[in-house]
Amino acid sequence: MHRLRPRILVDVSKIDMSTTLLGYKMQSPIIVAPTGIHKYAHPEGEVVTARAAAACNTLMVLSFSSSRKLEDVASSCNSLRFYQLYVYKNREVSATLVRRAEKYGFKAIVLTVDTPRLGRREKDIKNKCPLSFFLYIYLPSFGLFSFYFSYSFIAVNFCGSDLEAFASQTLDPSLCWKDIEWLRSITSLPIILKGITTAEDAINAVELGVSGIVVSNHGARQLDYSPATISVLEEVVKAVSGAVPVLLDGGVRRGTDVFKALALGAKAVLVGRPILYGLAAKGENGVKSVIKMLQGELELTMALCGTPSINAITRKHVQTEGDILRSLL
Ligand SMILES: Cc1cc2nc3c(=O)[nH]c(=O)nc-3n(C[C@H](O)[C@H](O)[C@H](O)COP(=O)(O)O)c2cc1C
Ligand SMILES: CCCCCCC(=O)C(=O)O
Repeated sequence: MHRLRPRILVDVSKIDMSTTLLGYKMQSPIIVAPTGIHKYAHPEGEVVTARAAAACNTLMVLSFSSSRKLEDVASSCNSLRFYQLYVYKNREVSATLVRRAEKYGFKAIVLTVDTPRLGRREKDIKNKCPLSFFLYIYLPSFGLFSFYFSYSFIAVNFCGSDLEAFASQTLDPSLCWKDIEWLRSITSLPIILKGITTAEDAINAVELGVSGIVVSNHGARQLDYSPATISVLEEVVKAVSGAVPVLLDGGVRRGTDVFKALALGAKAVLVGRPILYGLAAKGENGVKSVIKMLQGELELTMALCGTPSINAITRKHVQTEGDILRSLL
C-alpha cells in the first residue's frame, strides 16, 4: 500500500502535466502500452487506437503482435510512436519488422524481454480462441502471409492455448544479453527494454547502453508470483541512478496510480487493459475517454498534492510500507 503525502498552500492555479521522453515532448506521462491483436476489440484494430492516442497527444507503443500492418498505423495519423519487438527464432522476421518500423517513422524499439516462452494463461486455454480466427487477424500484420503458411506451427497443443503453441514455435527462447548488440547492429533507433523487475537486470541493461527501461511484469500475464511493478520500481530507479529513463506499467488504473509511480521515480507509465476496454466499448471515442480520464485524474491529483508540474513531484509525495516500517525503528 502506498499513501500520498499531499502538500498544501502551493499555487496550483496552473497544472502542467507535460514531460519529455528520449527528447520527445508529450502532453502527459501516460502512454499506450503495446497490446496484441486490437481486432479482437474493434474491427479496425490498432489504427483506431493510434488515432485516439494521437488526438490525446499521447505516445503509443505498437505491438509486434498487432493485427494491422505497421504501415497502416503509421499512415493513419501523425503522432509519436514506438515499436515493440519480439525476437523470433527466424531473426529475419524480426529484423524486417525493425527496418519497416524505422522506415515508417517509429522513434524507438521497445524490446520485450520477459517472454522467452509464453506464460501459462489458463483463461486462454479455457476460452479456446480458435486458431483460424487467430491466423486471420494476426498474420496479416506481418505482410508475410505466404511465409507463415509454409511455417509448420500448427502443432496441436492439447495442454496449452493456440497462442502458446504459436509462441513456442516462433519466439526465440535463447535470446540473451549479447543479442542487444545484434539489435543495435540492425537499427539506429534507441532501444528500450520492457520487462525488467530487478536491480541486477537494470544495471546490465544500462551497461549495455540501452536508452530506457520499462519496469513491467507483462500485466501479470507471464509468471505467477512476479512482483507488483510498483513494489520494485524504486529498486530499479535506484540501480539506474538517472542514467536512463525508467517507465512502469501494470495496474495503472487511476491518476493517483500515475502520480505514485512518478513520485517513486518513473518518467512515465504505460497503460494496457484500460485502453483495450475503451476500444472494445466505444472504439476511438472509448480510447480517448480512457486516456482523458487518466489525464484528468492526474491533473487533479497534482493539484491536490501541491505539485503544479511533473518535476515538482518528488519521493516525499508518497509513503510506502517500507517507509512506515523504517520510521518505527
Ligand atoms: C491482451 C494483452 C495483450 C498484450 N500484448 C502484448 C504484446 O504484444 N507485447 C508486449 O510487450 N506486451 C503485451 N502485453 C503487456 C502490456 O504491454 C503491459 O505490460 C500490461 O498490459 C500492463 O498492465 P495493465 O494491463 O495492467 O495496464 C499485453 C497485455 C494484454 C492485457
Ligand atoms: C508472437 C507470439 C506471442 C504473442 C504474445 C502477445 C503478448 O505479449 C501477450 O499476449 O501478452
